[in-house]
Amino acid sequence: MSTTTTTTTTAADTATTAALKALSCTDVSDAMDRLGIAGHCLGIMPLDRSFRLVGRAWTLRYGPVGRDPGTVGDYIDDLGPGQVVVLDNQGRLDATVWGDLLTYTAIRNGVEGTVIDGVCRDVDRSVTTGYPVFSRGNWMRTGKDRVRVEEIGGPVSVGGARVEPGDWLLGDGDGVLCIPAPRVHEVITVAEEIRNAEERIRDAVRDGRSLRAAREEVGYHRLQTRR
Ligand SMILES: O=C([O-])CC(=O)C(=O)O
Ligand SMILES: [Mg+2]
Repeated sequence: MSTTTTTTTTAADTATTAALKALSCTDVSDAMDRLGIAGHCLGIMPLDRSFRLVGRAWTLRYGPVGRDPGTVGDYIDDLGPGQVVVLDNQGRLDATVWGDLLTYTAIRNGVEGTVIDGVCRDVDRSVTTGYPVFSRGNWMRTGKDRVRVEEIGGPVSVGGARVEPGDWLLGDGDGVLCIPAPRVHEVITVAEEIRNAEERIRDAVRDGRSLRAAREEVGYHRLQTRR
């Protein structure tokens, strides 16, 4: 099966990446709430709280093995900069679909990070590299002989969120979000407004104002409310 995917990064992608890197998942979560966009990946957390992730989804869905043998990770040599590996293993906790050999190859190729609805292994070696992996946790038992590739390049489900190829992933210590590609610019605009409003509150509190007054001034309680 060919897994080759174009990895061209446009100038627009570079600008979007820079804008997202300056935002937190909470800023973007509130913006998506205001805009009525689902994309919050429940239960998918960074292996290390310091991990930061921005990039566009490359998707793969796994299923349980049947008659044919399964594989884990044969696609990784074909991926590169700008891409985030998004693996839907349907929340399975008993069989890994990522480990340090994949991490090392992903780093060599300039891949941005990995998001798994499932678990990974070799976590001690993986974490020391700083390569951002977001998952339901880690365990030692491999998915080899236990999972098989069902589809590459289709829509997948990660923590209850739909992820389509090319969607934007943003991850930090609070978890990971999927921003649908057609809506990324409006999400960024609203998230920047929310970030700036919260910054004004922090400044006001630092200057000795009450939190109540500072919040009222910027309409804190409705920053995330649907308009
Ligand atoms: O079996 C797996 O999950 C993959 C693995 O260990 C690795 O890539 O190092
Ligand atoms: Mg391994």
